[in-house]
Formats: sequence, C-alpha cells, structure tokens
Amino acid sequence: MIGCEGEPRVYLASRSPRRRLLLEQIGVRALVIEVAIDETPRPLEPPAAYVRRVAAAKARAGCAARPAAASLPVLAADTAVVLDTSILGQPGDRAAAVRMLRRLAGRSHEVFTAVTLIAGGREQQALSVNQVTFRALTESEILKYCDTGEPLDKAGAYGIQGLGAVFVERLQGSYSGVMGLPLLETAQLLAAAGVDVLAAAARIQARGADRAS
Ligand SMILES: Cc1cn([C@H]2C[C@H](O)[C@@H](COP(=O)(O)OP(=O)(O)OP(=O)(O)O)O2)c(=O)[nH]c1=O
Repeated sequence: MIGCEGEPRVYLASRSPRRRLLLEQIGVRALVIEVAIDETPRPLEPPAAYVRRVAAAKARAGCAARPAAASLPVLAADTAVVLDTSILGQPGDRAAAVRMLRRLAGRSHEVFTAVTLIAGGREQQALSVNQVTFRALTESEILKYCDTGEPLDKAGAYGIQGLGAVFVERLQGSYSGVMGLPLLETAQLLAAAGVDVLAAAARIQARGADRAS
C-alpha cells in the first residue's frame, strides 16, 4: 500500500486485517508488527480484565519488536465475545464454530474490545463494551454459515461486517468495536498522544486542493 503524504502512521501489533482496514477508514496507516501472545483466559478472569490484559500484552510485545529508535505509536486490541459468564474467543475449528453459534442463536451477548496505545513511553487504554442480539438460527443456517469459513478467525465465530450480519437483530454500542477496533475510543487515544485524525484529513484535503488549483 502506498501511503499518502502527511497521513498519520502507527505500528499495529495485530494480525487482524479488520483492524488495519478500520484504521485506514480514519486515515491512519498501519505498519503491521506480528506478535505472538498467549490469549488463554485465566480461571475466573472477568472479561474486561481479560481483554485489557491481552491488549496490553500485545502492545508491549509490539513495542519490543518494533525497529530500534522507532518513534511511532504502537496500537493493539483484543476482542472477546461474552455469553453469560463464558468468554468465547476464536473457535479454532468448524466444530467449535458450530457449537458457539448454537449457543449465540436467539440470544443477546456482549462483545468486549480493549485498545492499548503506547506513545512516547506512555501506555493508555480504552474499553468498548457492546451488546449484540442474534435472531433464532436453524441448524441448517449455522452449518451453511460455517461452510463459508468466515467464523474461523473471529471471536464468537461470526463477523458482523460479513455474512454474519444476517444473524444480527440488534446492536447496542459500537459497530467498529464489535468488528475489533472501536474507532471513537481509538481516535481519542490517538488524540491524547498528539495524533488528530480530523486535522490530518483536513491538511491532506487542503494540500490536494492546492495541487489541483
Ligand atoms: C465479533 C467479531 C469479531 N471479529 C474479529 C476481530 C478480531 O480480528 C477477532 C478477535 O480475535 P483477537 O484475538 O482479538 O484478534 P486476532 O487474533 O484476529 O488478531 P491479533 O490477536 O493479532 O490482534 O475477531 C470480527 O472481525 N467481527 C466480529 O463481528
């Protein structure tokens, strides 16, 4: 991808293509750093504490792995689907995806996403908690959806931004938060670190207009 001059840039400690696309949506270019973190929840760990801990661990690992003397901020996030007291991560295989979707069908669940930004040696975090209600699903719908492969790399075995949208009866909260990176909170964290996405977009726009005249 060719970046646009003046576009804010961050290191993104995440393999999630969704997070890169969501950053692009607000004019931020992500330089991806691959990090490997153990995402196993601790026994009885509350969901908010879990996503906060994992997002922070990803961001710290991203800091350690970024090129020496790099000054760009490092961003990371973690998303979990929570049904009653169960934390549902990525299903791992088709059978687990089928089991998760059977549990989510016809009910409401919560989607927790924590975002961590490390900039200038300072670590900041935000949490987005959202409620999603699924309509009732037939067994045949669940199996057909799992055949698409879409559920496999997604917490709770669905993608609100994909075919999974046809299961979503109601969303209370942030669409981008469910998708893996809440943009309101992310922009606030970036602003606190001196990166104003609206001002950057206005600068780029003005420069384009100058060139065209
Ligand atoms: C609920 C939901 C989750 N997801 C995705 C977002 C995340 O990519 C994924 C949750 O898993 P995460 O562990 O948060 O992220 P990841 O493994 O994809 O990437 P990394 O650990 O490298 O940061 O589920 C959707 O894309 N749409 C949805 O509707």
